Amino acid sequence: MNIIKVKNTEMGGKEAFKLVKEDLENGAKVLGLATGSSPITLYNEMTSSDLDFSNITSVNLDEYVGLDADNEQSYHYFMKDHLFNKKPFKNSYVPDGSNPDAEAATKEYDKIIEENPIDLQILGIGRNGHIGFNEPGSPFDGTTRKVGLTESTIEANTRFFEDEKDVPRFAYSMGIGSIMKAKKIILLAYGEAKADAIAATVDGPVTEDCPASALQNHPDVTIIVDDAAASKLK
Ligand SMILES: N[C@@H]1[C@@H](O)[C@H](O)[C@@H](COP(=O)(O)O)O[C@@H]1O
Repeated sequence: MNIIKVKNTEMGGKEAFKLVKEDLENGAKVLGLATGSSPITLYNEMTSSDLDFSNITSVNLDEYVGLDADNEQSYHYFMKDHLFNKKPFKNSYVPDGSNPDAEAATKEYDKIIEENPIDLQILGIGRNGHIGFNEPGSPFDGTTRKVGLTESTIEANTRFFEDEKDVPRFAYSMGIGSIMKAKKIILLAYGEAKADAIAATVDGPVTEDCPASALQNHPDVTIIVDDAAASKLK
């Protein structure tokens, strides 16, 4: 794992952008994208750049079950707001949270991932080490599935909703197996709340207790962290 320490989220966005740009110059055609606050400075760099994404496909990690694309709390909306409205992609895929048929929604998404193999996957990380919405205990060979969110994730996401009871309890998430198939992975983590998760990801045992520890088995992972998130690394 390649670890890049940065002073702040702005510098993290710039470092990540350099890697994204380099990968696109080397012919990458499919970007795996993530939501949450961590990738925002990267998306700002992308939108203010002169890069053209109209030939690039994006595949997002996850979406809340029960929220349709127009819902302001949906990940569809987040991606449009932070990236796609300003930089349109050729195709942008996000799991269909408005489809109550989990079997159909997840199968459809696996087909999309299969048809659009991910060149570069951007990841954030949850406080408990989750990636996408793959909470602790998620199988390392998992594909897209409906997942229940843990209390700590619900609590962390409450800040985006008016009331904790409005936070969806389920999501459709790309599985760890699909994430691991990406050719390259960049994980972004900032702040003290991520320090334990980053230490477990990098220095801990490879275990389903920390979903991101699976990344130790991936050949091309870059982790971009600020001092606080890196504070518990060995
Ligand atoms: N499903 C998302 C994850 O993909 C994201 O990595 C995590 C951390 O978000 P943040 O970057 O805001 O800390 O939040 C959610 O759980």
